[in-house]
Amino acid sequence: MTVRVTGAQKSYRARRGEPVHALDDVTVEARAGELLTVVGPSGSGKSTLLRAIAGLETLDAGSVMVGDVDVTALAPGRRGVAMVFQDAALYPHLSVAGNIGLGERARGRGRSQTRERVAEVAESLGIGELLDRLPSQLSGGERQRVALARAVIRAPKVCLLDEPLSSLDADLRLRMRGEVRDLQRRTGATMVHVTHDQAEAMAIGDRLAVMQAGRVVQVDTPERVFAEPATSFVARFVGPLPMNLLTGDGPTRGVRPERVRLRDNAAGDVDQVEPGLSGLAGVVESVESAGEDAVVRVRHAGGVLLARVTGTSRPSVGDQLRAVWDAGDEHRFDRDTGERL
Ligand SMILES: Nc1ncnc2c1ncn2[C@@H]1O[C@H](COP(=O)(O)OP(=O)(O)OP(=O)(O)O)[C@@H](O)[C@H]1O
Repeated sequence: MTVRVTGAQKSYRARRGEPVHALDDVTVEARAGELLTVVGPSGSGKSTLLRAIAGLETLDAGSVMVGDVDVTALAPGRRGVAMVFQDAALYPHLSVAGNIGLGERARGRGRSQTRERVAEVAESLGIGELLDRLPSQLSGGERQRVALARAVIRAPKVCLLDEPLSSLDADLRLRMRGEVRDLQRRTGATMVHVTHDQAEAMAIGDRLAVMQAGRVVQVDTPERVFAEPATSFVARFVGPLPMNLLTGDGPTRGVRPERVRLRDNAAGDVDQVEPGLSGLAGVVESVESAGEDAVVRVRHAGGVLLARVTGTSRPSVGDQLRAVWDAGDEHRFDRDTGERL
């Protein structure tokens, strides 16, 4: 089932000061059966977008379509979408089975049928052994799985996930990422997953919708968002390290730290041009170990440049060197608007 948001506007009135445009003309589509990850910094409007799809926020303008149905004016319960929240709000006095099956009973499914279905869903999420426990007797990851089970028991065509993994520790988050991905593949549901963590978004999204200040600035596959960021903001937000941006008279030039190579420049030469290469001279300000790699900060005339270097030969703080990269690896952005050129 496709989810399509068109021209969505939403402002919150602050008690004092200017209203906040949480959504500023947002148009975005999650295709049937895909996992669309909405990613952006804190306050960019991700939760508002998700809540608007769920029907928990009313839009000032614009529409939400689920499949062929315009659900803009429908109550949350009538939209045919399930939602999982960040804090996995479970009923504390109900067992795991009770929490997962609550909606089923409410929708009139029989007791034994519900029990069977609950067991099936719980099994598929690896919590089959925990059905008699209370939420207080679960770990954070287990609670998240219960929340997921509760959402998918209805076999929803559309499932909305609001930072479901953000409260988990790094290790568990990694495992749960895989499980969310598997769950989506198995159920074939359309999923819209919100996160502020670009690494998580890159890892599980079929496509990413990158938000900035209430706008969707790019929608594309993780590979393409990384390789061809639509704006300088996306270039810095998406990727293991922010893209280096060099500003000057002309367009802003960008180069990924992974593409920068460092060369000795003990003489401190400034202008040494080789065909096909761009580069600058600088001094090593810091060297930070990152497993097999190191991230080197190079101070140059125009600011600081990051370089990710592999291998054992690492520069030392204070070294004079030359940072170079293939001219073809350079990105260009409009100096004023930040748009990719
Ligand atoms: N109920 C509200 N009243 C007033 N302002 C709000 C309300 N909800 C959200 N906002 C504002 O709207 C903007 C978008 O908020 P939203 O929660 O959608 O962002 P987000 O991208 O999900 O952020 P986060 O990653 O921090 O959850 C923010 O500036 C926020 O302060």
